[in-house]
Amino acid sequence: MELKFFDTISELDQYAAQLFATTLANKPHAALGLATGSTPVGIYGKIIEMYQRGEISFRDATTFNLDEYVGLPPEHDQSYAYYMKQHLFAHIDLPGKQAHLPKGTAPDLAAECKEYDRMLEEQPVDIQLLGLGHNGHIGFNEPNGELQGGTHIVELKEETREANARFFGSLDEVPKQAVTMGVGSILKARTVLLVVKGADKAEIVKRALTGPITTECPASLLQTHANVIVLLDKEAGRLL
Ligand SMILES: O=P(O)(O)OC[C@H]1O[C@](O)(CO)[C@@H](O)[C@@H]1O
Repeated sequence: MELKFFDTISELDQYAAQLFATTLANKPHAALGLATGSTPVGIYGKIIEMYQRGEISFRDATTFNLDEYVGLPPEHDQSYAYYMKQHLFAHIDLPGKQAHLPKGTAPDLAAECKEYDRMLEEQPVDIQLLGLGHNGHIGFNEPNGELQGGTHIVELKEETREANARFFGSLDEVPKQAVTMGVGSILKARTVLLVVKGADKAEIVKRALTGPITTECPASLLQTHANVIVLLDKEAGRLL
């Protein structure tokens, strides 16, 4: 596991964006695993700047997002499909048919999960971007006595709904379920890029990277992966 500490968020975001550019320069058909939440917004901003300077192209790439809320259509301004369009896809040359997110409004969600896994098997992720939830979740894999390997439907923890309520009008509007790639699928990525920002994540990132490997802290399973890069700002990394 490689840990990198940054004095500024801007330097961290630029470093992460450059990793994506390098991946695509070496392999234009790469599959990129993408994340949502507040953490990657600045990284996507830097990627867009690089695209505008002609330093990166997504023409031949494929993307897979980690998760989506159950019940939110892509037009809903809090769906992750909408987020991706707003923060990245509308600004780059990635063909729409090459961008994948689980469909939270699929009539048969079990079939949707199976199909998502099939696509992931067909085109394994080269580099998987991950944020970290305050309770140690990755994607929407919440702490639990047991975890599922593949894409599945998950009941969101109250603390996760509360943390994400800031984006919705009220807590009641936050969906109670999501579709998420499983930890098993995440661990199949060739490289995992975990990005952690802010003082409020210092405790959980320490627990995830140096504590026991346990399903009660899903991010701790990253300790079993051979190629993890962790980017931290000063505040998030202060206990490591
Ligand atoms: O980046 P944030 O907003 O702190 O969220 C951390 C994680 O939580 C999620 O937003 C899900 O709650 C993930 O998508 C993200 O990686």
